[in-house]
Amino acid sequence: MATKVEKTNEEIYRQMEETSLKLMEEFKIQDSTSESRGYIRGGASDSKILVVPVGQPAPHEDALVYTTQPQGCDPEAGMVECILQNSAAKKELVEYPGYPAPIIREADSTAPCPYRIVEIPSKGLGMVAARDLHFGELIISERPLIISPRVMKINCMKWMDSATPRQKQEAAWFESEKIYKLAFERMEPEDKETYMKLYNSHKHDGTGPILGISRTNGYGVFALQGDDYVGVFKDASRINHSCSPNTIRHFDRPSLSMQMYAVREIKEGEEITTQYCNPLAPYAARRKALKPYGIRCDCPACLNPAKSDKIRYRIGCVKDAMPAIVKWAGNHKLPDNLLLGPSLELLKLMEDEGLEASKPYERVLYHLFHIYSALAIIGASELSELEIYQHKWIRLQTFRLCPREVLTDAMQVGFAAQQRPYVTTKDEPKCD
Ligand SMILES: C[S@@+](CC[C@H](N)C(=O)[O-])C[C@H]1O[C@@H](n2cnc3c(N)ncnc32)[C@H](O)[C@@H]1O
Repeated sequence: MATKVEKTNEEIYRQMEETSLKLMEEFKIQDSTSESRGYIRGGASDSKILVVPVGQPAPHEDALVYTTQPQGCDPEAGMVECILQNSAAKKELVEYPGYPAPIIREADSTAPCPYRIVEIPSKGLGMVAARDLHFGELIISERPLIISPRVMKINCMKWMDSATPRQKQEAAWFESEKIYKLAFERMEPEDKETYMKLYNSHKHDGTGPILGISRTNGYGVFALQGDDYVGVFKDASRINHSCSPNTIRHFDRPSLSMQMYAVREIKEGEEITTQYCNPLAPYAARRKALKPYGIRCDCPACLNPAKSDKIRYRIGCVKDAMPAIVKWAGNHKLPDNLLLGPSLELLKLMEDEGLEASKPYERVLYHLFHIYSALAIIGASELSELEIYQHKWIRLQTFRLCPREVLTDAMQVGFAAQQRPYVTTKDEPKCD
């Protein structure tokens, strides 16, 4: 089998330059400035990259904004170079409630780092647990090196109506690389070095090195003005994909940082993984989504899709069962085990499939603590059962920092269950 020869960044740039010159010739594009090939994105009229000194207003509303954030807050946690689509996006970023805030850290600041970055056979570098990690533990909290739009709006199309999709793509990549380069040049030398050492799975498709690294390592972080943004991280971007990931991630807007938490027990030396695509999607869809990363996943689910697709489809179909739970709880003629058995079975199925990071898992935990609460009220189960599922559900909620009402909901269920001494038997509820 022929092996691909690794290209250097200089070779990639040379090739992009040649492609760009050919495009300019074919489409009679003037090279108006050395910065731009003349088809760079622009706002109302101009189509060139124009660097405006800090503090001066943008030349037009749609001009790209380069900004180093968060200003004046926890700089030891790193500063983020941001490429934003327009000034409204910057306003939305900095006016987020609580912004800017220090990054979330483990309560014990002296605790040793819970992970190591090591070689993983056939995956390049990866992250492993430096000790046994428990459900809910914070594994990493990190600010990105750079945040940029998932899709850069490049205004090259109007110059090249008759270009093929491939030519348009190449022109867009060429211009995007220049946009990224301006942000890259603003980074600290150490961060530049770290960034360029990250893995690039787009060395052979015409993408420039800086954009290629962002496409390989960028996690979705948030949306501003309806545009999705991605962040590239020094350590979190070393985490490999799994269709049964053992972590869940959350991006915290106030501190401009991402956290990853363990969603099950992780043994020392075990690889720490995250999802690059929807693990509930069928095997064929996951395979397609992982292709741009050059990943041919060999996890148990991908090795036996006939079995796992059925299980994952079933899990993906889990709907809100609260109306059914309320009905069951209100009808004492229905058996105690009516919803409990199937819910416990479903939870086990999810755990066996390694889907604790999925939304349906959270949903079934929610069902279970309500079912156990109803059973505890009539004395048919111990409060400790309810607490197991309630605590897990609350922990998963707090990863995403959900509104306080959600937690109040959980507490109310717990308090209701503690009232059970006032209920005598299932058949004769005491009505005060
Ligand atoms: C974000 S990087 C992860 C860190 C990377 N392994 C490194 O050496 O820096 C993504 C790249 O890692 C590799 N990778 C990630 N998950 C993988 C998996 N499950 N199987 C094989 N390769 C994987 C692929 O080459 C992919 O393009």
